[in-house]
Amino acid sequence: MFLKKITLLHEDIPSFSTYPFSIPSIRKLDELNLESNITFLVGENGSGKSTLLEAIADKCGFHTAGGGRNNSYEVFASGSSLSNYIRLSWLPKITNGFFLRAESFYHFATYLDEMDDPRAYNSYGGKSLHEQSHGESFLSLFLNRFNGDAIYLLDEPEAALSPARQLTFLKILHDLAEEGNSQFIIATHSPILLGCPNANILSFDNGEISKIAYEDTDHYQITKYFLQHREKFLADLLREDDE
Ligand SMILES: Nc1ncnc2c1ncn2[C@@H]1O[C@H](COP(=O)(O)OP(=O)(O)OP(=O)(O)O)[C@@H](O)[C@H]1O
Repeated sequence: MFLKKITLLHEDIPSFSTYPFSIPSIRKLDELNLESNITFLVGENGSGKSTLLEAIADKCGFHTAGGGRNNSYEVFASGSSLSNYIRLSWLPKITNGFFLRAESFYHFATYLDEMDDPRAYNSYGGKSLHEQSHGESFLSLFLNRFNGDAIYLLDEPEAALSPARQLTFLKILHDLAEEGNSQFIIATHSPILLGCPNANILSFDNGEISKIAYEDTDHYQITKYFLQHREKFLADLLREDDE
C-alpha cells in the first residue's frame, strides 16, 4: 500500500454551502484511512464518489479527465477545487499510476492517436484504442498499462465491461493488488467487482463515508433480491408505478 490516509483540511475551507463542500459525505469527512490495496467507493448517484476520486487524482498530478502524470491534453478541466483542501498521507510516496474516467476515456484515446507515434500504443495493446471496442480498450489498458508499484484511481471501470469481462477484470485487479503491489481506489456500482476478496468498501450514503460489508451494500442486496425473486420484484415495482 502507498496511500494511507486522506485528510480534509477543514480550517482552510471558505464555505460549506457551495460545491464540493456542500456534498454531505464530503462535508462530514475528517480523516479517511485506507486499509487495503483495494478500496471501493460505493453510494447512491450524486453521493460524492467521483468528486473525491477526482480530487485524489488531481493531487497525484494525474490528468483529471483521465491518464497518468505524463499525459497532458486539452479537454475539460477539473470541476472542483477539492484537491486544494485535502492532504494525502503516503508511506512510501509513489508517483506512478493512472486515473481512469470511463466517461472521458474517448478523449484519452484521441490524445494517444494525436501523438502520431506507434510507440504511444505500447502500453495500450499495440493499436489505437479507437480501433478496439469500448470494453476491449478498457481491458487493454488494464492488461498492458497497469503493473506494480503504482496507484490506480478508477471511476466506474465496469461501464464498458460485460459480466464475463468484469470477472476477467476482477482477476487482474486481485492479482495486481496481491502480487503486483498495486493500490486501487475504485468508484463502482458493480456487484461483481465489489465481491473482490480482501477489498475494503466505503459507503458514501447517509451523509458520511463509512466502512460497509459487501453483503450490506444496496448493490448486493438489490441484485440478489432481483435475481431470486424477479417476478415478484417486477410485479411490485410496476404496480407502484401504476398507482
Ligand atoms: N461541477 C459541479 N458543480 C456543482 N455541482 C456538482 C459538480 N459536479 C458534481 N456536482 C454535484 O455534486 C454531487 C456529487 O457528484 P459526484 O459526481 O461526485 O457523485 P457520484 O457519487 O460520483 O455519482 P455517480 O454514482 O452518479 O457517478 C452531485 O449532486 C452533483 O450534482
